[in-house]
Order: sequence, then C-alpha cells, then structure tokens
Amino acid sequence: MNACLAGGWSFSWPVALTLAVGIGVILMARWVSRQRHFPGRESFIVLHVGICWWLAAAGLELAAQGPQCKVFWASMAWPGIIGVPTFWAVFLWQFVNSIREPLTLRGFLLLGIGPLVASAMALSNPWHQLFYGPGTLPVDGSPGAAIRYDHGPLFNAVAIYVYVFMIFCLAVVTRAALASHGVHRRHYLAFVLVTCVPWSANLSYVVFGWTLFGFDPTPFSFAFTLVAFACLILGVRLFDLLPVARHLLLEELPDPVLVVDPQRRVIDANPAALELAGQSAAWQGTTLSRWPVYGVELDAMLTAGEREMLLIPASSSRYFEVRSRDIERVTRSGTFILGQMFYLRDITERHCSELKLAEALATSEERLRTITRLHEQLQEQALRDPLTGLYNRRHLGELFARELTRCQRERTPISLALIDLDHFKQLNDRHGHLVGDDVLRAVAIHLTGNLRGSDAVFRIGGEEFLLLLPGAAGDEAFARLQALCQALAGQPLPTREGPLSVTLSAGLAVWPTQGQTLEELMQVADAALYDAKRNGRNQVRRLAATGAD
Ligand SMILES: Nc1nc2c(ncn2[C@@H]2O[C@H](COP(=O)(O)OP(=O)(O)OP(=O)(O)O)[C@@H](O)[C@H]2O)c(=O)[nH]1
Repeated sequence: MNACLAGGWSFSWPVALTLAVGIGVILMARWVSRQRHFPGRESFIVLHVGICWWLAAAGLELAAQGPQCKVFWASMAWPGIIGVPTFWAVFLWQFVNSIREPLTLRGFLLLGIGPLVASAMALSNPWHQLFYGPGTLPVDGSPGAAIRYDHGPLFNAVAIYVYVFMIFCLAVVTRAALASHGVHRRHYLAFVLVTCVPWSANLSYVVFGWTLFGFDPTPFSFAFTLVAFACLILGVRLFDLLPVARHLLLEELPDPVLVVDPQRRVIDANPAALELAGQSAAWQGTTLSRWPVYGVELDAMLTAGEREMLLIPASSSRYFEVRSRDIERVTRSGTFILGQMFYLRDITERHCSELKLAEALATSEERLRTITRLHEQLQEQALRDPLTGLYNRRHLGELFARELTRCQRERTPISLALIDLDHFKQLNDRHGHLVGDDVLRAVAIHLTGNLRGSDAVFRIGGEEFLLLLPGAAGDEAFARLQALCQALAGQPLPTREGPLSVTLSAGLAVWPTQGQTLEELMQVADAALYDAKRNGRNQVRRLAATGAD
C-alpha cells in the first residue's frame, strides 16, 4: 500500500469528475445531515459515506500509474461497492415503512460483514486469484493504462450478493409506488430511477464489459444520483413534510379544487372535485370545457377573466362560490402563468340560509304593508260613518281646525250648515228602517255630488248632516244650500221600495261673523235649523248676521 501511495500519479479529466462528484456527494450528505429528521436519515448518510469511499478509491485507481496499484485501489473500493447497495436497501426500507429508529449497532455490524468479507477477498486476491483472475491486465502498454479485470468466481459471488440487494431495493420501492399515490408515488418512482441508473451501469460493465474512460461506469453514474437527489430535495422537497402535508390537505379538503394548465386541460383534481364531476378514471388532460358537470362554467369564467362567481351545478342541489387564481412562476425575465387553480367553496348552507332570510324578510315586509294598510283602513273607518261612508263627527274637529287655520291665513270665511231630514221618523215608520237606510245613503250621495273640492260633508247624527264650505261667504253658501235643498225635494231618491221623495231643512252659520269656534258656529246653525223646522221645513235658514260676512 505504501508503494502505491508513493507511486506515480496522473491527474486526468475522469479523476476530476470523480473528485467533483465526490465533493458534491459530501456537500449533499452534510446538508441532509443538518435537515429535520426523516425516516432512514442515518442509513442515508452511511450510504453517502459508502459512495464517497467508492469514488475516492475509483479516483485513486484512475490516477494511479502502476497496474498493481490500480488493482490495489480497485480492491480498496469494495467496502463502498458493497456498502452502497446495502445501505440504500436499508434506507429505502426505513423510508418506505416510516421507520424512524436508526439501525441498531448489531444490525449495522451484521450488514457490515458483507463489505468486509468482500474487501478481504479482493485484497487477498494475489494469494488466491479467485476474485480477479490471472487475465487481469492493463488494456495496453501505455503508462497508467486502464485495467481490464478478469472476474473470478468470488467476484461473481459478490456481484450476486450486491444484485440481491438491488433487486430487494427495486421490489421495495416499486411496491411502495404501486400502493401509494400523489406526492408519495412521485417520490417512490424517483427512487426507482435512482436505483436503476447505477445498477444498469454496473450490470452493463459486469455482464457486457461496457466501460467509461476504460473504467467501471458505476462511480460516474453517481453524478446522476447526485443530480437526482438534488432535484428531489430542492425541487419537490423530498424529506420535507410540508409538500406531503399540503397534498394531504388537498386530498382531505371537502371543497373541490381543480388545476388547469395554460391550454385549459385539467391536470389535477382533488377527490372532492372528481366526485362532483362524477369522474373516476382517465380524467387527466381533459379539456376544461368538456369536464363534466361544472367545466363549461369554469371555462366561461376563465374566458371572461372573472375571479369569483356563484356556481349552481345542474345535476346537484348544491351551491358553490368559485374562486380562481393564477399559478405563477416568477423568473428574472418576468412572471409566467403556469396554469389556474379553481377553488369551489360549498356555500349551500349559507346560500339556503340567505334565501330563507330573504324570503322571511319579504314575508315580513308584505305583512308590514298589510298591517299598515289595515291600520290606515281602520283609521279611515274610525273617521267614517259605516252606513253612508261620510266623515263622522270625530273627524269634524280636526278638519275644521285645519280649514280654520287656512282661512285665517287667507282671510276668507267659512260657512257651516246643519242639515236635518224632514219627518224621517214617519218615513221609517211607514217604509221600515232598511228603506230609511237607503234614503240616508241616497241623501249622502246627493250631498257629496253637489260639493266643491274644498267642501266637506259629515253625518253627525241619525238623519243629521253637517256641511263645511271653506271660502264660501254667507250669501254664496246660502244660495248653494238652497239649490241643494230644492234639488233634493225635486228628485225622488232610489230605495228598495222604489223612489221616495224626501226634503231637508238646513241652518247656516258663518265664521267669523257668527261664531269663532266650531261649537259656537254649530249652536248658531242649530238655532237656524230649528227656525227652518218651525217655519215649515224644506228650507234653508240663517240667523241675522252680527257683522259683515
Ligand atoms: N233608518 C234609520 N233611521 C234612523 C237612523 N238614525 C236615526 N233614525 C231615525 O230617525 C228618526 C228621527 O226622528 P226625529 O228626531 O223624531 O225627527 P223627524 O221624524 O225627522 O222629524 P223632524 O226632524 O221634526 O222633521 C228616528 O225615528 C230614528 O229612529 C238610522 O241610522 N237609520
């Protein structure tokens, strides 16, 4: 060994490559060792130590000039050559089965027997030549020429030992990939690739004698392993729980989530989205507009550039609030849209509550309107006489006060007339009360039919009426009342027993000359009415005015 350490060396590109890969492996192993704990972490680090060992021995073999030294360094590689598949298998087993406890010392020592025995067999080869046969010679006579190895039976036995581990590794990750889905499956499939590439390189060397730089290509294939792990760790954050947790969250989310690429093809959908669409297989890559149940709406939403909408799928009685957002990647040259994500929030409960609330509000408003209408009707009814529909005495005070204010402001008079039907008792007695009611109604119509806009007529007693004529002075009011009186007398009224003739007597009072208040005016008018009755009825009377009217 001393001779080989002190022997001639030549630094070449293949040596530089092994050195670079070795440094990369050390850096990655160091970085991984500082990461959070993950299943198989210790085995993963031991595996990388094995790779480094192998690379170091391979580099020394490549750099060594003497053929014996080359064979010596090749023999020194065996702890790494056996250790790598052994601890790759242990790591995969622990990772796939989520075994967090590190390998026991006993297990470690047991698994270390293989590499030790193989190394011992390789290093003792000069005495038995069963590992490398006598045909192990340089490929040509040039200095530092590569060695063509004559693989002996012990070499083949060790190769089989290694391949058993590799087959085990493949079986473990393939089974795990088949049994899992989502992020986990992608991780396991990556492991299948990472297993296959160095193994294929090794198989091609052992079985077909294929070499790279005249050398076993397996150590160089670790460059691929290094890049693959770098991509897995940095790209999909292997060993990190966050992507797995996010994936699980999406899987468990009761609300549908759909992801489309820039060509509007569905590239991902969580179980809730698949269930709503009734999709189960071969859905990936479906054009959004052809996506069942709600694809057309989402497609239209994208076209319209809308970010939010209410979705009521035809085949479902549920309501969804759809939100879309761009999936972007920011690079130095700008922001690229990688696709869109749709999030469908089930708002059925909220929407139904809102609908019920709106319905309840509408009903309440309708009821309130009805109550207001009824209240107004009641108020109106309270002010009106039910038989004739004329205002009653209750409304008189209010209306008079209003008219009085107006007439005071406008300095105009108000005439007030009390009207009483003549011999109404006789009419009742002769024709009955119902006919009397007919007459009262007909008189009410007669009176209202002869009023002007601002006039008002009230029924203030059985067959007593009151006329309020704002703005009408005594003479004018008197003339109008007389016309009313004569018209009534000359026109029989319709009743259930045929037309009947009635007459009225009226007494007139005028504000402000004959009274200041309603009571005073009514007293004056009543006195005048009494006068009319006494003078033979069917006439209008007024007392002599105490001032100008
Ligand atoms: N049909 C009907 N009659 C009523 C109503 N209210 C009061 N009367 C009647 O009206 C009559 C009033 O009679 P009286 O006060 O004696 O007066 P009158 O018979 O008209 O005689 P004079 O007023 O003196 O001309 C009574 O017979 C009451 O019963 C009503 O609402 N309907």
